[in-house]
Amino acid sequence: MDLSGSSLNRSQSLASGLEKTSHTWNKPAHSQSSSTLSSRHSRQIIKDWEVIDDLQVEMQGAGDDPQDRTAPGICEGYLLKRRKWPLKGWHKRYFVLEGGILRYSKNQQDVARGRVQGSLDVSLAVISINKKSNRIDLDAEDILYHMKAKSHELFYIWVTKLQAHRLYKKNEAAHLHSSVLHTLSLPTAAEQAQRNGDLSATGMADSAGVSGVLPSANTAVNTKVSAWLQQSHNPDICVQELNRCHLDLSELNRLIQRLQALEVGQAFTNGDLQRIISIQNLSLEKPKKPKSGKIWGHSRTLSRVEALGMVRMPIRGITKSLSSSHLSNSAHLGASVPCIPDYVYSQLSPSTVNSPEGKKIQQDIYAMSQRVLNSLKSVHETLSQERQKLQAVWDANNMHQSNTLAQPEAVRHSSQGPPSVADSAAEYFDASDDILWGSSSEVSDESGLSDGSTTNSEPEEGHTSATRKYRASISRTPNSVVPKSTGRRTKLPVHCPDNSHVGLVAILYNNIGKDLARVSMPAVLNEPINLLQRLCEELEYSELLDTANNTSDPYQRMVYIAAFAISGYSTATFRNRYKPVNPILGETYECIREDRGFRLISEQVCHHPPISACHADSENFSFWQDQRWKNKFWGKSLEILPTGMVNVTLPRYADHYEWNKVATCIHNVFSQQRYLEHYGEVIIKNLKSNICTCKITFVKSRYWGSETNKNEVQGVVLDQSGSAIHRFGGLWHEGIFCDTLPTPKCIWKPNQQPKDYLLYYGFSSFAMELNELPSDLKPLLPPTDTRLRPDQRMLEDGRVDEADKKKDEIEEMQRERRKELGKRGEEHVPRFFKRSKDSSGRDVWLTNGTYWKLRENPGFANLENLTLW
Ligand SMILES: CC(C)CCC[C@@H](C)[C@H]1CC[C@H]2[C@@H]3CC=C4C[C@@H](O)CC[C@]4(C)[C@H]3CC[C@]12C
Repeated sequence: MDLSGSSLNRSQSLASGLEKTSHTWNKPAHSQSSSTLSSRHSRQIIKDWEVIDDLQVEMQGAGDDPQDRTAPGICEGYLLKRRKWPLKGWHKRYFVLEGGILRYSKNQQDVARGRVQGSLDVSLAVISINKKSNRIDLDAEDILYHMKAKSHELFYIWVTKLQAHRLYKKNEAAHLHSSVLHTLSLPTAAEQAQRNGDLSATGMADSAGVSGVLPSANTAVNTKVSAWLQQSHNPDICVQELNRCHLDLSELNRLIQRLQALEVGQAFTNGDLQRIISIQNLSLEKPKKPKSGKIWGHSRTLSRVEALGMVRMPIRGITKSLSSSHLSNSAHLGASVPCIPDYVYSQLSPSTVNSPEGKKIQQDIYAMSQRVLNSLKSVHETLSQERQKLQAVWDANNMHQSNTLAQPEAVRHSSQGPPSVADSAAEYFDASDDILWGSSSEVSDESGLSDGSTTNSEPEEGHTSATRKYRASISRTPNSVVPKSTGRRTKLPVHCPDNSHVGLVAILYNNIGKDLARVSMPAVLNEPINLLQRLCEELEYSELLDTANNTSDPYQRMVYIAAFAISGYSTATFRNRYKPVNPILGETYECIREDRGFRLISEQVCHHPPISACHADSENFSFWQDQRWKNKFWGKSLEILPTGMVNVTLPRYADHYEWNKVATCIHNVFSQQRYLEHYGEVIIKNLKSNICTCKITFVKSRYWGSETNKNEVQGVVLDQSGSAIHRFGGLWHEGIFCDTLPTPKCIWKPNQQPKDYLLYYGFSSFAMELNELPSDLKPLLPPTDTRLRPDQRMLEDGRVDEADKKKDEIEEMQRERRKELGKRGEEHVPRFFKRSKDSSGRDVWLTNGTYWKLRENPGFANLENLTLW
């Protein structure tokens, strides 16, 4: 057997993610916008580089025995290492990978002498690989290694080993964490006596009696914590339960694949095959001309998991078990892994679901799902209980801590309400992800990125305890009763489609340096709301502006304006899986909300760069902004930096407030642990009076630093001399509390999410109403209104494939119109907004005041309108 041939084949398989992704969303060449897959250069990037994401690593672990924490074998040898900047070129270095740590020395002798030149914890690094050039880059933020293997075999072995060590190190870290908890909970003789005592009596009574002297208060709290730890083995049970879940899910996945294969039977099409393959996390390149006699002749790729040799898979009736150790021996390369298409075909045994086998699988799937559900329920319950206990300890601690901020009454007499799911979720994510935070400098280099220090999101002194108190008060504030019925729809026509199979890696890598707002993506990645509507969404809590306009005290007024500014970010809480549709140049949107007393129009006013402008009026306020954003891709995360100021005027006090927006970051963009974070500082100024300003900080969560403080916001209203008049804070997804108002209170809390909101893109009720098209409204809208845009409507109706096609057509029409205009030497002129300068000389887009007049008379049906679709 041709060893190098087969190992080459295998190293290709490591990049299967990329090949798969480009397959899954490739569009016909004619319909690709200028921003999709267009340049030769970007094609190059997608073909050559892949980030090995966490998902793969997790999957790799899926088949492992969770208890098995034996370190993967040591891997060592020479690799080429790029010289440190500013030096150029490569030099040979001896690398040793052991226990998840990669060390390197000048040569093997130096290793023996213990002379190490550098080391890196691979669990903290982003691993990027380039199979063509055998390159491996490790980026652990401050440490960056560019390495090159001499051969494909070596390359492959190193990548495999790096992943195995990374997984091992990650598990180790998790294990360490639980061991620390365990050690803490080992009872001392004295503590043993307390073991059966009443938990609340011990800590609470002690701490209350000690008149606020901190050390003894801490002792009391410590006693309480250790009592809790002693009593509670729940975290361990949770870990076990989750491990079981993990295994069940892998089994479930296998059963589903099996069933799908049965369903498809013999009559599968190419598309089906590809779907099945992608479900199985396999990738199949378009067959190249077969070279007779060579098994790698038609190109094929393995599942990444299989490629790593970490799973057991049935091969023609025999279950072969592969471990990474097979792979460290190159003699095994090519020998132990079967031809993947064969494997897939073997899965597609001709049969139907009516077959007894199919029925049995269905039953198994049902039973297994039920088990997973029950496990998750029990984990959720346990965690809620644990959290409640912690909350009690925390509250006890709070009673003893003197504080710079006035402490609201509500905190002192705390009742321990059950934690919100959002609370627990926020804390949960904290524990796992930031440890892996990092960015690929190659990527950031290519996209011309800075160091990310674009925003200041350093919290103020003492903020953590303040936020905790605010948070406690907020959670005790009841939700604004039952949401009022607006008579509008309460759900969308269909559930959102699953888009987890879409190859984001390819899309993002392919569009590095481009405006995401201009990147054409497959419709299945879109939510049926576009950016014009999203601007309107920021008015979901417009009642805060109504309150501001009815508040005579200018400092308090500012507090409400600030709460409004923060409330606009809460829409993002459950919205990180889909992207708003990009509006077409000239597209418009109107929103009349008599119940809320405002009406809004928005228009896509510019294409290069994409700018959406909006203007809303009400008795109590005017609100306008034009928005465009820049995005920076950091290899694992996507940072969105909106430009443009938000403006609000309040007629009663002739105020004109103006503020900037903060950055939004989509962390772990390729993995299931994706989440959104907003960070930076918002400064609100009243252009009509300098009596006060407001500073809001969206606190950036730090490495291991803020377990419970994700989504923190804190703010201060300053008078002319810079003294703080009001302080407020909380979390942008949970609410804001202000304790300096005459009656300290929660000034804003998000509305309850509608039923089944996760099945409807995570939309709030307000968001669900945005694209609703009542029949009496239809004839009054200009044909450019988003509600009439066919692809978005198709998407909303669940006709995703049609939406995709239509979207291409519409984008193509837009290009045609541009060309036509270009030929005539003309430029598009927005219909309802005009370009202007604000008081600081910035370019802004303001309403030209014609929309509502034209709508009334003569009506858009009697006017000449743009034909956009
Ligand atoms: C799945 C993929 C394609 C990525 C998903 C990208 C989503 C999560 C991104 C794309 C555009 C982003 C929005 C762009 C602009 C703003 C305005 C800002 O004031 C609040 C955040 C907000 C509303 C962003 C939220 C996150 C967002 C919706």
